[in-house]
Amino acid sequence: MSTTVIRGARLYGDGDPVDVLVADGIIAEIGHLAVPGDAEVIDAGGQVLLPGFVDLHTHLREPGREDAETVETGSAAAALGGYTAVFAMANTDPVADNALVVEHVWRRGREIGLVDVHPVGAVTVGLRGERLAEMGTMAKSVAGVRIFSDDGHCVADPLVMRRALEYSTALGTVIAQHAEEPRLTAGAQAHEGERASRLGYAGWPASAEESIVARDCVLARHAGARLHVCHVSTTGTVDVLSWAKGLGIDVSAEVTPHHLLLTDERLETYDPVNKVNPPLRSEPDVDRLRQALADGVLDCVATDHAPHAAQDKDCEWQAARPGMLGLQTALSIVVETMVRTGLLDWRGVARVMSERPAEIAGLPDQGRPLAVGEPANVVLVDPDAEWTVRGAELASIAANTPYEGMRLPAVVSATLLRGRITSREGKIV
Ligand SMILES: NC(=O)N[C@@H](CC(=O)O)C(=O)O
Ligand SMILES: [Zn+2]
Ligand SMILES: [Zn+2]
Repeated sequence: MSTTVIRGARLYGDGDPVDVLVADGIIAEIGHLAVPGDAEVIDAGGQVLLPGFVDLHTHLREPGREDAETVETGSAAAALGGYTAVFAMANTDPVADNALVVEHVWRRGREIGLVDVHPVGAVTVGLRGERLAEMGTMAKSVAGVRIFSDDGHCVADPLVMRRALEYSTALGTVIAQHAEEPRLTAGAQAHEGERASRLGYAGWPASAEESIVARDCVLARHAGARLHVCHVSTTGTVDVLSWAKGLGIDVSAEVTPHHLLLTDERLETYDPVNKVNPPLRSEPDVDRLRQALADGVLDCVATDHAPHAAQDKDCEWQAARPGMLGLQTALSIVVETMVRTGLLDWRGVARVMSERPAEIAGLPDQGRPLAVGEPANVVLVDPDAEWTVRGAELASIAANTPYEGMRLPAVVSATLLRGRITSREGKIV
């Protein structure tokens, strides 16, 4: 197998640059090394080496909406974004509510080989929220499903959610909830507040998220289950999570890059590229989410990468689908909102983008320390470089980025999956 030397990298951005020898898919040596003649050399020049990122929340759109994204294009976006593992949500067409579909997605991921693609299984048949899907069969399939979610929809019926949590506990898996009480968000188009009222959009109240998170924490507690909360967007949800964690309830939570940066001020653009579920919130919400991510009340960053074909976005606000691209911009947004503000250092970035998500998903070979003998799933980041986002230049088929034309900090120089270079200098290898 190939040998690569990453020359002069600062591990976790700390200390003096060292050389990292990668052989047979593992980190074989760290120090000041003589480069073997046949080795590929990546000149790091003091750049930051981190464990490869793990995304607990990605939409790859295959099967069914290959006009927006495929496992192949989404894998490329992931590798370019510094990811070595992604979890592909189940809201495909057909829905990933059975072994056949999850095995297809898993197999496509393996064939492409740019990132480990872990299919998420649906909690309920057809995401309809009525009857539990074949969770056991999906967990025991070759895809080895470890996260179940009806994302895109909330498992709103408390009895169905209770059964799902109990069943999931028996399987040793996690239920990831899209927390949105549908009775409170009928027709909702934007964050409930002054702006939405003025622009004539029906509001999406914070209580729709918070009431479900509180309910689910109680259900998880009684079921002894593991609950994961998707895309936390409000101050009140942070309060509920602190309370639940204080009680020892086994709950984890993610925040998206866009909820760390953008606010409902974007409504003024009328551009549906800014439409997302849950909606962009207020500035106090953004501040609180950043603080909670720094404090650990929010465990990790997940992209909720949601590609949409042009015809589903280039239309009036009400008709547009919610969701935005995220895989290739996540690191830069985290650096902008968390590192440049002094809320996280590079060790913190490793924690929220790699270590915690790997732990939550139970991946034994991801989010591991940068140490000899560990799997070489790593990302090299140039902390001083900047780049300008162009949706058309991203690897995704869809181009619905809310960061179009923005200049962002930090560039992924290289990503290695089990020692193999998957992306380098912004190109797929
Ligand atoms: N986040 C979104 O706005 N959209 C997601 C669904 C979801 O994550 O709820 C999608 O599948 O497009
Ligand atoms: Zn969702
Ligand atoms: Zn989603």
